[in-house]
Amino acid sequence: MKPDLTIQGLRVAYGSRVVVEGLNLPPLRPGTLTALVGPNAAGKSTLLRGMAGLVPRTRGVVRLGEQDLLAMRIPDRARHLAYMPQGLPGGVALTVLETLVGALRAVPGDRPVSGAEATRRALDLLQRLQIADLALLSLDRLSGGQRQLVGLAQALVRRPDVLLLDEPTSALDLRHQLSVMDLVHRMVREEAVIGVVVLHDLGLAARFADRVVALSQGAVQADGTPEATLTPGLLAAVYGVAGRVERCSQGHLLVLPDAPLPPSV
Ligand SMILES: Nc1ncnc2c1ncn2[C@@H]1O[C@H](COP(=O)(O)OP(=O)(O)OP(=O)(O)O)[C@@H](O)[C@H]1O
Repeated sequence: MKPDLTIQGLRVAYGSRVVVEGLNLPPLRPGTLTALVGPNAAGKSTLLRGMAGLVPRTRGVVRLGEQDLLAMRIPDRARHLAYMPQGLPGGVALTVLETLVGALRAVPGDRPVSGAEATRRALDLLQRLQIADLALLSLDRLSGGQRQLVGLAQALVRRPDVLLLDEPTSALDLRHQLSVMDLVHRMVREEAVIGVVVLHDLGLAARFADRVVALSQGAVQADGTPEATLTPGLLAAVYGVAGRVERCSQGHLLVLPDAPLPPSV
């Protein structure tokens, strides 16, 4: 059985600026997708970077089973964990296929991956993301949404134990938002991945996540199933918005923001 991910007493700081302090979460289980939500500057990206060991001033415990991920060397950590940042770095002249094959072969798993197998896996994933037609295009010629899909493919192609995605749908059209979240949800289930995804769209969080963690000012304000966490009370307390949470005719939760609340409420 695959191990849980445990986060205890996590502190993430940029120099003297402490953004996340003493954060604890009940174990994140393989095969589950957790949505990390909250207002701008709540610390969602910072928490993800801290979990990925990408901020030097990170303290506390991020443990996969018995293994301390933060104590690992970067190449060892990368065997277990894949992180997709909000944007891909610009000015990359490689093709989409080359970047995926490179991502796969740069982090050797338990056994070496041949060039042919890496290419097959990369093309298979591009097909699942419905972007196989981009394989031979250079990254610097892609649209914002296409770049985001390629960034997601770079994270998924390694089939990590822990998958951290920072706003993977922010640049995508409606169809791609649904197909990407559906694919991520299915991969998490089928391959027993521990998935954590930062989302601003609470409707997507409600529909695809098993668990929702709401952050505000670097601290956890709510943690539980979408039904339990996404409530009018949370909208008011965390987002400062009066709103409703209702079910549509197909049974999906809909989050309906009505109006901003006065700052003092
Ligand atoms: N490199 C950095 N150096 C110093 N402070 C930073 C840095 N990156 C982020 N911060 C600060 O950390 C806080 C949390 O930022 P973070 O990007 O984690 O928020 P977020 O919840 O992901 O926000 P958003 O929804 O707007 O993307 C903010 O106050 C931000 O100014």
